[in-house]
Amino acid sequence: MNAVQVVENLKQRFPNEPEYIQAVSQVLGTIEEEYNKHPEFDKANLIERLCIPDRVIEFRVSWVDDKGNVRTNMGYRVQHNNVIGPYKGGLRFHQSVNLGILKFLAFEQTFKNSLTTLPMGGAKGGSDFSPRGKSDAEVMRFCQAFMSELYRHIGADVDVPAGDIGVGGREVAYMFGMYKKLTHEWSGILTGKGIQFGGSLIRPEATGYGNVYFLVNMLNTRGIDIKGKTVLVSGSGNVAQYTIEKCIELGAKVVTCSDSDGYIYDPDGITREKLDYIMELKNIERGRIREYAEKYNVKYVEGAKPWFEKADIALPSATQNEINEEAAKALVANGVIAVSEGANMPTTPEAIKIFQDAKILYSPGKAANAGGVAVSGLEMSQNSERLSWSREEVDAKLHSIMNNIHENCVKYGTEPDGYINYVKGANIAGFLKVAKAMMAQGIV
Ligand SMILES: NC(=O)C1=CN([C@@H]2O[C@H](COP(=O)(O)OP(=O)(O)OC[C@H]3O[C@@H](n4cnc5c(N)ncnc54)[C@H](OP(=O)(O)O)[C@@H]3O)[C@@H](O)[C@H]2O)C=CC1
Ligand SMILES: O=C(O)CCC(=O)C(=O)O
Repeated sequence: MNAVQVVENLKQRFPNEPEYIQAVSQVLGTIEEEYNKHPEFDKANLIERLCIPDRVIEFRVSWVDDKGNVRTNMGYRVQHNNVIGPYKGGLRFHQSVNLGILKFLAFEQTFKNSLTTLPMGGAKGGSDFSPRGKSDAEVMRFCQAFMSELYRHIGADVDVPAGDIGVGGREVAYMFGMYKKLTHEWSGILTGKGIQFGGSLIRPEATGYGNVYFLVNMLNTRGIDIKGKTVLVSGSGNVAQYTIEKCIELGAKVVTCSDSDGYIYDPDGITREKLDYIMELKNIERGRIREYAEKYNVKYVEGAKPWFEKADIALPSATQNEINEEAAKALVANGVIAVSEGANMPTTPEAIKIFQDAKILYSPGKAANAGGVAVSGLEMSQNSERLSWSREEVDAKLHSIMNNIHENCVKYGTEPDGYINYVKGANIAGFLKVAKAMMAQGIV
């Protein structure tokens, strides 16, 4: 395989999907050497079959807003690869959603899910509908309309969606209710469900907690304690909130969080009480992070990202490509020791190179944020067993999965000078399992 040639070929076939090409290019560049040790892979044209999704489902979603206007949005599900288990991955509702973004997310999900060691294939879906500024009733009608098409393409052993940006417990519950109504069946076809109807304890916390567990593993390789460290977090949604919670619990000081309008900087650190306020503001009142700055009289920077503040650790937890070259240079110049991705692909390729050249600890989302989908996998197991496990049991399993992913990154990513290239480690470990399963199952 010649990675550059394969990427060039995909670019020609899919010219309007830059995020998808970015994600593929990143993976192929790091697995090329390992891939070429297996001539049987090339003979089976494994790489093209692995990069191009099994199936893309695209549909119109029509719904009625509170004023009686009929609105239309696009709906998508990208079923990327189900070689190791049913398709699995979140749904994103955000105005920026397009096919290229969902294809990058589904591609990444395939490797991430493989890393968890649980039997889950990769998928992603969503819509260019944004819940922001919509009433509860509008969100419900949209979710019902979305599911009235999606339901025929999913199933507990077929494809199990979950949340992502703009899709939290409220949206999952509305979609679940509609699926049940349409099919006359209670089935674990979504994860991230409410605890009263088959959801797993710790699923809301899992992505953020998992990222901090992974970070602690990285810090341990250099004998560094998280306690007392200053942390920059971006985002203020699901992943950011539980990242902050775990950081506080472990004695770190989180000084920033953000939303798409700007970021707050709190030099005293976000305390438990202030985090409760953020949770109320974001999950119930659905307000803006600017209100935190007004309430606690701290700095708010409109239209900017937090990466130019000084800190020891950065945990991007908002969206893709939120750390560019300039931001990476500032982080390194300010002495950052670790960057661990709660979001999917938040760091541009140029910025990754800066982190790796500076030999700082840097882990890609497919390893560091795999805790969310891992606990989704555990929710599927509990649904199949018709049982629910305790908080302690699920948290212990999450912890052990994150430790295991870290070990695999070290195994496949340690370079001759001892530097752990977590990007390479995660990509090779995730790839090998999927590739071997694809080879075993023939050309299908
Ligand atoms: N939820 C999960 O379990 C998992 C999520 N992830 C990834 O983590 C990231 C965050 O997801 P999650 O917390 O669930 O989503 P939420 O919708 O709960 O929160 C997203 C946060 O990011 C901000 N944000 C979204 N888009 C942008 C943008 N274009 N520019 C700046 N800020 C933005 C939002 O601000 P605003 O409110 O203004 O839109 C919000 O604060 C995503 O990359 C997602 O793919 C990864 C693994 C699992
Ligand atoms: O829990 C899931 O199935 C999906 C989580 C997710 O979307 C992700 O890992 O990016």
